[in-house]
Amino acid sequence: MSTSVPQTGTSGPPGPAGTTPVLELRDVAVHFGGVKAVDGISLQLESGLIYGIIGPNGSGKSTLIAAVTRLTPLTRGELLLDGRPVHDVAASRLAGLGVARTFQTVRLLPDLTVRANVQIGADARSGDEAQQRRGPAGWLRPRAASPAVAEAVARTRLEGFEDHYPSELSYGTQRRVEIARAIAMGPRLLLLDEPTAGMNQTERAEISALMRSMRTDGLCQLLVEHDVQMMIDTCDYVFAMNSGRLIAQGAPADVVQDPAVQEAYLGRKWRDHARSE
Ligand SMILES: Nc1ncnc2c1ncn2[C@@H]1O[C@H](COP(=O)(O)OP(=O)(O)OP(=O)(O)O)[C@@H](O)[C@H]1O
Repeated sequence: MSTSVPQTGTSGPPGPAGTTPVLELRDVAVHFGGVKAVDGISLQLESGLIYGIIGPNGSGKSTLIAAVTRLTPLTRGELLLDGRPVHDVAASRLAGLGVARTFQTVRLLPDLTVRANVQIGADARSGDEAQQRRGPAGWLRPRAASPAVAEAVARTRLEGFEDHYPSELSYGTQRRVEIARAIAMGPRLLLLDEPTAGMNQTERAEISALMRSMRTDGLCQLLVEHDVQMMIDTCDYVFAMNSGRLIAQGAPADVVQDPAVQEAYLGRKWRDHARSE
């Protein structure tokens, strides 16, 4: 069963007694002038689970991810990573603290091979040391391939593509390289913002299977995705947002059936119109 969500207090599936959540949000808000993009969200994410955020366009999903990754300042609230406050930590330090992400659009370096692109993720693990090896454009200059790269390449089934350049790869494969780069960081928390956008069904199923396989490592994953079936197939627990707030949460198949969620997607006008017919 999904549950409607109180707007104060903390929500999320209960973790094993006594464990500290990987990520906790306490009353997080991000306002842009009068626009309350995120407006008082409290939740907890536990290790080894895949969480999803659904919601109609403009409901605040991307802003929430930007807040967690410190790319957008909080208007109010607290972020805790493994129980440690991070709402004042610079975005550039989050990788060193175990947070990795992929973006809505592919962001690979075109002049680097797959291996070198993934190595950038492995290098970001070492934090300050890596800062000293920044290239002229601000990107890290990759060093010799590390075991983390081979592991990430194997995990994402990219063997054979290591010496290819991004332009030689299909879109779906490029997205797998992005995920490989993120997991080469050895994160505790992986945020995936629409990782299957533009993919066909087979490629989507591959990403879903890849995410499921990474649960066994204790990795906590947070997925933003428009494809509802992908959410049902992939996530352990889903949060539904509308107008910057949580409106439901629970098992994915239940949340997508929740009347508040259906109304948020379809709109009251549409429902009223349907009733009058
Ligand atoms: N930098 C900004 N300045 C002003 N308003 C913004 C900014 N970023 C987002 N918004 C507004 O905040 C609200 C939430 O936007 P957001 O992109 O987080 O929603 P979303 O759920 O990710 O949407 P989509 O599914 O279309 O990506 C929208 O009304 C949007 O116009």
